[in-house]
Amino acid sequence: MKTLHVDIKDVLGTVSQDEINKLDANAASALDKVLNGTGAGSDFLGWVNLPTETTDALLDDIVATAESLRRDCDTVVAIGIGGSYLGAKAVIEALSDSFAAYRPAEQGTPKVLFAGQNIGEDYLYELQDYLKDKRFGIIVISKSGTTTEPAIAFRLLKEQLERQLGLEEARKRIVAITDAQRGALRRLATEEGYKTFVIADNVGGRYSVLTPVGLLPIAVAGFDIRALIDGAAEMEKMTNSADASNPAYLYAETRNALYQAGKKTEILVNYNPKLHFFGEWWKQLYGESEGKDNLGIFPAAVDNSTDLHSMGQWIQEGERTIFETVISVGESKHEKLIPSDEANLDGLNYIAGKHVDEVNKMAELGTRLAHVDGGVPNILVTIPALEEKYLGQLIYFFEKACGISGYILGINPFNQPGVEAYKRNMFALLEKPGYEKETEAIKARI
Ligand SMILES: O=P(O)(O)OC[C@H]1O[C@](O)(CO)[C@@H](O)[C@@H]1O
Repeated sequence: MKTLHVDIKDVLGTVSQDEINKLDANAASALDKVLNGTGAGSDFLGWVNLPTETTDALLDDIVATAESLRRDCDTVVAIGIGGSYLGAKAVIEALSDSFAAYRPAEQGTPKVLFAGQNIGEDYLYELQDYLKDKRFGIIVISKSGTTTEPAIAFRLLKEQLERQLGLEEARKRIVAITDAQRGALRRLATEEGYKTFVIADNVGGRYSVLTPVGLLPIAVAGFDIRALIDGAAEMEKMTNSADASNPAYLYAETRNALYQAGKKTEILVNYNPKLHFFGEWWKQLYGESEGKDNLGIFPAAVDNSTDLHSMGQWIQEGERTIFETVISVGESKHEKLIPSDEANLDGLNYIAGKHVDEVNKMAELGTRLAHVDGGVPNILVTIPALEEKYLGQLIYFFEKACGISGYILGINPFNQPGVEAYKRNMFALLEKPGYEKETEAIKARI
């Protein structure tokens, strides 16, 4: 069966198999905490059985809602930040034509744009200017329903949509995805009568891509969410045993052995530009889950071979505190052969007739070998192709491994207390009601 595969042989020059195996008991107990809810943060384990428990009725509802947005809109803006943005963005970018943004909109396939993931005034101005003459719709996503960045974007776009379409019509083109009961967005959605989907209490934002949070924008973009869930469900079943046949267990255990050996930064490497945002999604998943209690591998990402010409020098010869996890994609979707040229002035005839991807694969293999020789251990994660099913596998694989890895590290992988610090300061500086004391204190500092 074609499936995701993990290979750790290129770490064994840095940590031995025995050193990895020393973590077996810890890793088995970590997996048990994920599977049986016996660890810290166990009220956030709703994602563990999500793929196999996702009902046809929910998928039908998401597909029908997507169809109605696809019919009525030429542009759909997905508003959200962090886990309420990155999963959908990652999957849509991975599956889309690289130049889709520059092609004319096709009837029935709206462009999916994103907002609320920054507070850029120019970004929002230019987005609203672009939407002036568009038949647009909005998917507003916030688990808490109170996050400032998406709330600002929604206030602006909601007002624009109501102005362009009238109140009644605008309401039909807005879908809200939020908590079942709590938060400003839930209150607003109820009052306005928007179509809504619920983010379950027990699924944290960064683990929510396989809920309506990710599935609705992905379906609006025209991709097969059932295949995505099927792939994730396959991986759910493949990641329950406490041994190296479980790829999530193997990856989690190996990266912790590398961390203990002084490898403090992990670089997620791709050789396919469509995976750039997958790296962004992965950085939030691992960064928010593990970076606490003064612990945690720093998650970084590069896009090769592009970044071999910028970060390649550092990776090859900089401080030896890094390891890499390479996502290797088996097959390309399209064929492109390198042409022969009679004059051969560029000297490329030696690769004439080869697939571009064959050259790319040699860049990948050559780099992996060079980095291993340079003291950068490599974990290799292979998927057969960039298709919904394998992306579903990859997403679930990294989620399960993240839970296991966090418990091996000894932290709670499901909270993110540190994110509040900037919010408190921002609210104090903006003089938000209720923050009077903090405002006084912060003003005395600046
Ligand atoms: O969906 P929400 O509640 O708007 O949160 C968005 C993101 O903000 C965080 O809560 C951090 O503040 C992330 O964990 C989350 O993915």
